[in-house]
Amino acid sequence: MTAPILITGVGKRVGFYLAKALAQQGQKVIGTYRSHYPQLNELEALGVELHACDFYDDRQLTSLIANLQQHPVFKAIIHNASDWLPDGDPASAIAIMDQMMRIHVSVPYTINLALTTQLKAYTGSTANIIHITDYVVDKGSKKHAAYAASKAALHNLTLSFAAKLAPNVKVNSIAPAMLMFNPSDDEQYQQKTLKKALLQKEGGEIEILNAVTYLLQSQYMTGQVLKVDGGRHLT
Ligand SMILES: NC(=O)C1=CN([C@@H]2O[C@H](COP(=O)(O)OP(=O)(O)OC[C@H]3O[C@@H](n4cnc5c(N)ncnc54)[C@H](OP(=O)(O)O)[C@@H]3O)[C@@H](O)[C@H]2O)C=CC1
Ligand SMILES: Nc1nc2c(c(=O)[nH]1)N=C([C@H](O)[C@@H](O)CO)CN2
Repeated sequence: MTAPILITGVGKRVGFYLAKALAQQGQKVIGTYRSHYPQLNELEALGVELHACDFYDDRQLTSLIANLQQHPVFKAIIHNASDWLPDGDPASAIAIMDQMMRIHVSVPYTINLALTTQLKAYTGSTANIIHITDYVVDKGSKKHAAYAASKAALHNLTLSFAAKLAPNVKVNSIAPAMLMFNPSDDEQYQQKTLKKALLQKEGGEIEILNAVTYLLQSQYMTGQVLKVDGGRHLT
């Protein structure tokens, strides 16, 4: 059996798409999820090992890590799990920032440290850590400032872990812009948002799969970022 790839947040959208595509390619996938969606049964049918874990719950995170450390080796870790919380009122500022830093920084940091031995045990080529950040790392966000700050901190972890784990493990970020709208996004919001980029369309989950595929096969890229942003940085 091939060394597994751990993906966080596989219950829906990008995480689900990545887990399904990699499993269909014959890759052993271990996925974490918070909410149980019926489509998780598809992943189980493909042999994906699923672990329920709400990363906001210390006990569940500790239990997840103990389970993951039973595996002797990991080929890659893809930190996809994320909460896109808007800034709230001043009274909730500390809570929102704590939540954003927890899911986007503390959890990836903890899991990376806990599985360093398993990543270094990978002998296929180099192991990989992939942090999925966001184009707002370079620009900030008027309405999601805490989210953007936490994604910027996540990219900083890319720089630190790339230096810390070389040459056995490569560490890179993928920074998307408009991948896919949410069901609650109305037509007016969608049209306004699409106009913000040079390539005025949703990139789709496939763009993340393409970027992940490149990073997994590359033998000479670490501490870097793939900006899958439709030219948003030029508008
Ligand atoms: N969609 C887009 O256009 C863009 C996405 N990105 C980034 O790409 C990645 C994938 O995006 P997308 O698929 O849209 O993300 P979603 O917000 O749709 O899904 C995120 C996943 O993370 C899980 N998650 C959230 N909070 C927790 C938690 N506390 N514990 C465990 N799991 C949790 C969610 O579970 P649950 O279903 O239970 O909430 C969900 O499965 C994310 O990192 C995102 O920030 C960046 C730029 C643009
Ligand atoms: N965890 C999530 N992060 C982000 C999402 C999302 O749905 N979940 N969506 C976006 C937007 O598409 C933004 O890029 C454009 O308005 C950003 N991050």
